[in-house]
Amino acid sequence: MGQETIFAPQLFKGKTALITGGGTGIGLAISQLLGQLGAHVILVSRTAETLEKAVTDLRSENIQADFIPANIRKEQEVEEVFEKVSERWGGCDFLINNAGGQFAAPALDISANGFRAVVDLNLQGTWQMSSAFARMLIENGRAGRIINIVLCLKSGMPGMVHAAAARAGVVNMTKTLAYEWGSHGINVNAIAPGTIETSGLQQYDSNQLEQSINRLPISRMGKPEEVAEAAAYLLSPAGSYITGTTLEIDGGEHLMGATNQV
Ligand SMILES: CCCCCCCCC/C=C/C(=O)SCCNC(=O)CCNC(=O)[C@H](O)C(C)(C)COP(=O)(O)OP(=O)(O)OC[C@H]1O[C@@H](n2cnc3c(N)ncnc32)[C@H](O)[C@@H]1OP(=O)(O)O
Ligand SMILES: NC(=O)C1=CN([C@@H]2O[C@H](COP(=O)(O)OP(=O)(O)OC[C@H]3O[C@@H](n4cnc5c(N)ncnc54)[C@H](OP(=O)(O)O)[C@@H]3O)[C@@H](O)[C@H]2O)C=CC1
Repeated sequence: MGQETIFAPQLFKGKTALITGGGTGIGLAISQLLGQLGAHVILVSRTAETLEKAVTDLRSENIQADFIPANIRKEQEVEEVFEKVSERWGGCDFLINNAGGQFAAPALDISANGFRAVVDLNLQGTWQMSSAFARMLIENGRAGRIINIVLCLKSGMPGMVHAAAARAGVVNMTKTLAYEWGSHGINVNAIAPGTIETSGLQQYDSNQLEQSINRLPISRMGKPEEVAEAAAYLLSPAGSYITGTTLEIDGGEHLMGATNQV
């Protein structure tokens, strides 16, 4: 079965990809697509049961899939992920920093700790994964690619100041690391999805979601598979000369400016 794709079967044969948040939503669609194109996929997130179920389903489609439970906010756990990847599978080629999230709240209702939690997950967590991955690649003299999944930042995100600030940090980190690590053969790019139909959206007000979708140039939600195709493009040979960019997969949301009401 598998996802519909424009890419050739076995495009990623011999490659290993580590996908954070790979057991659900967008991360699972990326795991599925890279796996069906021949990559060995390693799923990382906090909940072992979710990962185990996803890996069982992927394996039933003859995809080579494994998982490592870890919290990307914890530096020690991140280090251990890459120790395991090196010991068990001799390293990996691709890192997809997809794990992330936030809660919606007016800025004045967000405590210092609430702000910190979201920055810790989306910015610090992405940094910890990226830096451990790059050190592993450079030690082994191996090239690689990083994709950071961020948010459509538009001109501001009322109701999500913590996430907007953290993801803007990741967008600039993407550019800076593209400079620093280009000479090591590491391409670093980001994808900014708009509103994508996953269970992650359940926490948002459905009326607000509907209003923002209706105003889009392409007035529907995106599908996780549409984000996965973009990731496959950036990881493929077609993406070999692309680094430091952020690709918007958002139905045109980035054209619109801030429209959320809080
Ligand atoms: C706008 C419409 C768009 C409408 C348009 C929407 C477009 C959607 C686009 C994006 C979609 C997605 O990203 S979908 C992604 C989906 N998945 C997620 O977002 C889930 C991820 N969320 C999380 O994991 C967590 O919520 C996370 C943010 C990291 C916090 O984790 P922690 O376990 O550390 O958090 P806690 O210990 O519970 O809380 C830490 C502090 O945060 C505070 N806190 C927690 N929830 C709070 C809340 N709702 N309001 C205020 N404050 C809150 C707590 O009070 C604590 O502060 P103190 O009391 O001071 O200690
Ligand atoms: N859906 C949408 O409209 C959009 C989503 N995004 C972003 O895309 C990414 C995927 O979102 P989506 O698939 O929709 O939602 P999900 O809630 O399904 O995905 C979030 C994933 O992150 C993992 N995760 C959360 N915290 C941690 C942590 N501390 N350590 C390791 N893993 C963690 C979760 O797994 P576990 O709980 O097992 O740890 C889960 O698999 C997120 O970064 C999200 O913010 C961006 C724009 C729009």
